[in-house]
Amino acid sequence: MDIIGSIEEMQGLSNKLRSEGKRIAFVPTMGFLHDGHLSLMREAKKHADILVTSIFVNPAQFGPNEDLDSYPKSMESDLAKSKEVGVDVVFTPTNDQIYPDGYETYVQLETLPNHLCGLSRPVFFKGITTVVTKLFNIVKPHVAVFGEKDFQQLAIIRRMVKDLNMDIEIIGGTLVREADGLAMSSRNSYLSKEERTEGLRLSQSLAKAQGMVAGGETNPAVIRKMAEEHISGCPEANVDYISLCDPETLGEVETITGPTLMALAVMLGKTRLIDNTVLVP
Ligand SMILES: Nc1ncnc2c1ncn2[C@@H]1O[C@H](COP(=O)(O)OP(=O)(O)OP(=O)(O)O)[C@@H](O)[C@H]1O
Ligand SMILES: CC(C)(CO)[C@@H](O)C(=O)[O-]
Ligand code: BAL
Repeated sequence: MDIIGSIEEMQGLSNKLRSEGKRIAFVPTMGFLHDGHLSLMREAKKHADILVTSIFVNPAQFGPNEDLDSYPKSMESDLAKSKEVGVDVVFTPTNDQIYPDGYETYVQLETLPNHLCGLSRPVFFKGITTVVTKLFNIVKPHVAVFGEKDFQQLAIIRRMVKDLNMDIEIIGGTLVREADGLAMSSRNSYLSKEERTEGLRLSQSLAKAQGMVAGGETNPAVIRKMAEEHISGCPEANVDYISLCDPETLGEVETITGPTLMALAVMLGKTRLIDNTVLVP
């Protein structure tokens, strides 16, 4: 497995691989790898000859009061896990390389960021679409895999790739959960033992909602109320949003008549957790 820190070296390798007719798959990450990340890598390997992953905690997607400085890191174990899963190249650029002095170009969507996480994290998606565009230009993948845990991110990347005619296939990777249902996330490492248990209220609410919808409930307000009450049973929990929306436009639905995204974001103490599922009537 190659570990590459320089943009020029990464671009040179990608050009060489492409000239040899090799198909490149790419999985961007912020590191502190868990089984959710590894499942994306396994999926990506099915679609290409060479698998590149990146580890870069992108400052542009963090707001001033967010956890950029405390974001968990574990480079040594990330490299060992990447090697084990069959990654060919790990790209690990520095901040100064990605955003050198004088940097001033950003990529931004008009509408999709104005929902869900974008409402409470105003710079989040601008930072993501910018860094993902840069990483695509550096790694030059034929195919890239993003997790369905970050459903809005995946929708935004798909839209950006289409709108900007990027010749890259985007694949969504299934959300991976712990055995008890908690969605895997690097940020779970912030949770105390009690918060870790209370965090189950998110996936429990989604499962209850699926049961209600399967039983004929069509009113999103009824489902939202159930989830709000269940999550608020934990005094440390602060609901950011509980959304029942169209999986493509992310606009709230008035009646559940077809597959509907139920997405949650909750502050549990100082930790922001997200989860989602597509409810099917
Ligand atoms: N549980 C999961 N199942 C599937 N994919 C996941 C999961 N968690 C993260 N991913 C995906 O891995 C990629 C890298 O995400 P990232 O490094 O931010 O991990 P994360 O665990 O989501 O971190 P954070 O705690 O910051 O949300 C993204 O495409 C993300 O959707
Ligand atoms: C796609 C990404 C690597 C961009 O920094 C990040 O948002 C993430 O890890 O999901
Ligand atoms: N998983 C998306 C990156 C973030 O929450 O900052």
